[in-house]
Amino acid sequence: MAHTQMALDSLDFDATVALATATAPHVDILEIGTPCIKHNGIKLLETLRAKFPNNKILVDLKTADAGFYEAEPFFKAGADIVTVLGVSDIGTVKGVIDVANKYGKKAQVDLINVADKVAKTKEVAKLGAHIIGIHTGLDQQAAGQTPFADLAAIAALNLGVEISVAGGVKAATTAQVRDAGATIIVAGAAIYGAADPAAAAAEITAIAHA
Ligand SMILES: O=C([C@H](O)CO)[C@H](O)[C@H](O)COP(=O)(O)O
Repeated sequence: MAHTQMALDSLDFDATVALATATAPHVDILEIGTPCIKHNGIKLLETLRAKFPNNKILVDLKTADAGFYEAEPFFKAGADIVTVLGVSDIGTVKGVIDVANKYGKKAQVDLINVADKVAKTKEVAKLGAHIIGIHTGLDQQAAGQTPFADLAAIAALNLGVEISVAGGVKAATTAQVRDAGATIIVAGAAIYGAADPAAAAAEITAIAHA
């Protein structure tokens, strides 16, 4: 059984709220994607927090510096999970973990572009990271990459931390990702690019929850 996360990657405020309204009943976590939060800011988080009390909200800040300082306003505004880049300084990662703990929330370390993902996972798990994010970004997907090999390597560590997987996951690959050890399955394009996003979200969640 894994939880599902809908990645809201539009730049448009109203389109994002509309997509969240259609899909929120069918997923566990709403993700405000990096381009979306940069474009729309904390007001969007406040709007989604008020409208969707039953969903967790992840803000994909991909923080690269000043971890505590950057993440704190988002936890204050109701984020449940905030992301920090694994390639950033270890002090930055620690800052996001510390501020997550201050608010009883979670820090996710995104392994995008980390050279030694196994070593980084061990390091940040020791530091108290709540979630490891295995992530093949949109540009990496365009170059033909997938997250599956990284998932196998990180799951094999059995560190007891949550594992989130993002990078082109769709209904056809959800069972594979679930069975390989993901605890959070992220889907963006597979949902917002579908003719019926609510139905696509429901299909992926039914598989993830099985
Ligand atoms: O994090 C993402 C991307 O890097 C933009 O910041 C996406 O939200 C994530 O990859 C999930 O989207 P899909 O790969 O389209 O499922």
